[in-house]
Amino acid sequence: MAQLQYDEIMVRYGELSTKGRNKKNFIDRLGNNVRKALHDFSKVKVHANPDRLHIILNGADSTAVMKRLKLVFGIQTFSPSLRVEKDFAAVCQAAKTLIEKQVDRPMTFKVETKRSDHDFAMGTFEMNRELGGYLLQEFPELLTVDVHQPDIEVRVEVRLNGIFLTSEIIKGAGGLPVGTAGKGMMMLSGGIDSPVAAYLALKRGVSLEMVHFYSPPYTSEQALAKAKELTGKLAQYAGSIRFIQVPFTEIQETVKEKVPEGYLMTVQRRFMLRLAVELANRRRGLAIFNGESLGQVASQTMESMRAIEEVTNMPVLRPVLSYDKTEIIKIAEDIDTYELSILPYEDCCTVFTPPSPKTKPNMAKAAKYESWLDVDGLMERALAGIQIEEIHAGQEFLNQNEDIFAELL
Ligand SMILES: Nc1ncnc2c1ncn2[C@@H]1O[C@H](COP(=O)(O)OP(=O)(O)OP(=O)(O)O)[C@@H](O)[C@H]1O
Repeated sequence: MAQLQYDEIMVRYGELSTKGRNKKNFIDRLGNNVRKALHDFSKVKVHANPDRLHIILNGADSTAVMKRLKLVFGIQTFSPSLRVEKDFAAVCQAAKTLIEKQVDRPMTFKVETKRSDHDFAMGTFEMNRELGGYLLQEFPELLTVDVHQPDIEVRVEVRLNGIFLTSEIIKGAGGLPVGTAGKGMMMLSGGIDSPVAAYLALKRGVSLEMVHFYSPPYTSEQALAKAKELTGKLAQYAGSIRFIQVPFTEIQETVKEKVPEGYLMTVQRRFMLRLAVELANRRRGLAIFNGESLGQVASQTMESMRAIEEVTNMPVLRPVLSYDKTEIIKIAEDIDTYELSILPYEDCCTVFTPPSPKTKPNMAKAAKYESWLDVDGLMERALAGIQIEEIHAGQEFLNQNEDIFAELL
């Protein structure tokens, strides 16, 4: 069946309605996020009202608009609607079209009419009864009426500018509008876990900036492009995301030269965290996010987290802390980052990871080894070399096929 071309989409707010006096803030933010997500549909108009958000399509492709809408956090459900002239025959035709699309087995239904245009000839009760009767007649084998718990509720709204019909309720992304929970710096590697952690943070309303450490010539241009492309995937949930690349080669080489092997990983991570915190402080970030999950690898034991976090008092938040690897992979597949994450490009940590890092590093020792280094100078030079780029939804950076071949050969 050809795709139905709808006229309006009505959006229901999720958890927003429980947020009391912050509600206005949340609604304004959601309205802006929806506008941002639909910015290239020039005819679309978005009205964020206190109870509902209305998207007027003005001829824009409703299927494409709904696909975008499904990625906007803060939306509980939405319903596409058809607009017809104020004429009962037109209402019948539209209702029939909606039901045809939805009914695939014997189902129950009811008609629920609201009227803000009181000049319209038919009353709400009459509309419910007449339209219900028409639909029963059109779908005798498939429809029966149930006014208490119908499978399908055909809602008819008689407004001044026409009659609107809707029957489908589509699940939205849930969560809170991005930007309502403050800004965080996301430590994004090219791996599986940190993109999932980023997705979960965005889902709770955090606006993120990505911090990515790279170490040329030990890591390739492709590794950097992969982290950017992952950011492009995640930007679909946020409109756009800033990507900050931090050169890490000098720090890694110096640490490798001066620090005993068992502490290479701990000291490198302490540098990463210090740099991320410094960027947060400069850019009004309130917390650091990473993709650590408890006990997965040596750097992710509690002892290790404690030894690394000692360098800051800024909160370090770990959205996937308690997830199993299989659960993380499932989300990565759902958000379409998995295939990118498993591309075989070396990350800066893989290159410099010692064969047996300490799983229970000692904070005093880590600090002692750092006292042999010019920590401030190394930090300063890394920060002087950062590059910042705004990455948009779906932006691509890898020419995958060619490059995979090139790397594998
Ligand atoms: N090159 C990097 N740039 C930015 N952050 C990084 C980098 N490498 C690691 N991190 C951060 O440290 C976390 C732990 O990294 P590690 O490599 O130990 O674990 P991981 O479980 O493989 O994580 P991931 O799958 O996200 O790479 C990552 O989730 C990420 O937040």
